[in-house]
Amino acid sequence: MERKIQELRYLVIGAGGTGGCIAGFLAKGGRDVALIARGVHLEAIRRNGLKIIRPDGVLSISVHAEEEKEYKDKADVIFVCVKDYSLDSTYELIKKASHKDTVVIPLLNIYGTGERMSDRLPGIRVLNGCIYIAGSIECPGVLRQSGEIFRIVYGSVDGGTEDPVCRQAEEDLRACGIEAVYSDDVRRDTFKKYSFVSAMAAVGAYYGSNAGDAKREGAVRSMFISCVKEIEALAEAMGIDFGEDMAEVNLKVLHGLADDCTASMQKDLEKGGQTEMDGLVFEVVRLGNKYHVPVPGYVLIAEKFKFHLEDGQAGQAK
Ligand SMILES: NC(=O)C1=CN([C@@H]2O[C@H](COP(=O)(O)OP(=O)(O)OC[C@H]3O[C@@H](n4cnc5c(N)ncnc54)[C@H](OP(=O)(O)O)[C@@H]3O)[C@@H](O)[C@H]2O)C=CC1
Ligand SMILES: CC(C)(CO)C(=O)C(=O)O
Repeated sequence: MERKIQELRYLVIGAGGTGGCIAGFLAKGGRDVALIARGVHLEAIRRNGLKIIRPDGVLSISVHAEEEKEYKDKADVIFVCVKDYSLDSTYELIKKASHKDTVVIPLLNIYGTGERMSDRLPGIRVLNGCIYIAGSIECPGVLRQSGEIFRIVYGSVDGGTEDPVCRQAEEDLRACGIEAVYSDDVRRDTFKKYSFVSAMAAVGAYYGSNAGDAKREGAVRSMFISCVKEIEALAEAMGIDFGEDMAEVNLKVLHGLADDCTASMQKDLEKGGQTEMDGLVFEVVRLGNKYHVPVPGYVLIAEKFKFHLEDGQAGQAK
C-alpha cells in the first residue's frame, strides 16, 4: 500500500549560498524546515532572520536555525549543502537525524558524491542530486542570489524507482518557488551539471574570468566550450548518453547567469582557503586517464595548479 505522507520534515545541512536559499524558500513557503548553521552566521540568522538579496529585491525570512549538536529531531528529507571538504563533518548528524524512510539528497557539485556518501552511511537511503543557483554568503545572516536560476535535480542512484517522499519533496519545492526535478536518470543529470560547473570553474580559475567573459567570443569562451566537449567525450566513454549537445545547453545556462557571476570554487580560490578544485578539475584528468579519453584543456588547467598524473596513475596535487 502506498504510504500516506502528511507534512515532510526537512533538514538542510549548511547555510551557505545553496542551503541557505533552499531553507529560506522552504520556510517562506510554510514548510517544516530546520537549517544547520554555525558561528556568527548562525547567531545573525537567529537574531535577525535570514536575508536573501535577489535581483528582484530582498527577502527577509524567519528560519529555524540551529547548530548540529542542538538538532534532536528526525527528518524525512535531508539536503546536504556543504563544500566537499566539509562533507565528512556531516555524517554523524545524518545518522542521528535519519529514520528508516529518510532520503538524503547531496547537492554538491562533485560528481558521484551520493555513491561516496552511501558507502559511509550504510542502511541510509542516499540519493544523488545537483543544484543550479548562483548564491553566496554576503555577510553573517545575509545571502546574495545573483540571477534567477534556482533548480534542484535529484533521484535514486540505482535508477528510477518511484518514491513517495521524493515525489512529495518535488511538489513542496515547486510550491515554494524552486524548480525541482525528481529525475529518473540522475547519473546522467548530475554529470550534465558537472559538464557545466566543472568547465566554468576550471576556465574561471585559469583565466580569473567571470560568466560575462565566457559569454563573449574569445579565448575564455573557446576554452569553456573545449572543456565541455572533453566532458562530453568522457560521458560517452562512461556510457552516459546526454542526448543533447551540452555545449549548446551549457551556453544557454551561462547566458542565464549574471555577468559578474563566478563559480563558487573560484570564489574559494580567491579567498585563499580550501577549494573543490580536486573534485571539479583534477578528477576530470583522472577520469580521462581511466577511460582513455584525451582531456588536454583540463590537463593544461590542472598543470597551472600543480597537478599532474604520475606514471599514468592518479596523481596528487602538489
Ligand atoms: N554557491 C553556489 O552558487 C553553488 C554551489 N554549489 C555547490 O554546492 C555545495 C555547497 O556550496 P555552497 O552552498 O556555496 O557552500 P558555502 O560554503 O557557501 O556554504 C556551506 C556552509 O556550510 C557550513 N558548514 C559546513 N560544514 C558544516 C557543519 N558540519 N555544520 C554546520 N555548518 C557547516 C559552512 O560553514 P563554515 O563557513 O563555517 O565552514 C558554510 O556556511 C558545493 O559543492 C558547491 O560547489 C552548487 C551550485 C551553486
Ligand atoms: C556556476 C554555478 C553558479 C551554477 O549553478 C555553480 O554551480 C557554482 O558556483 O558552483
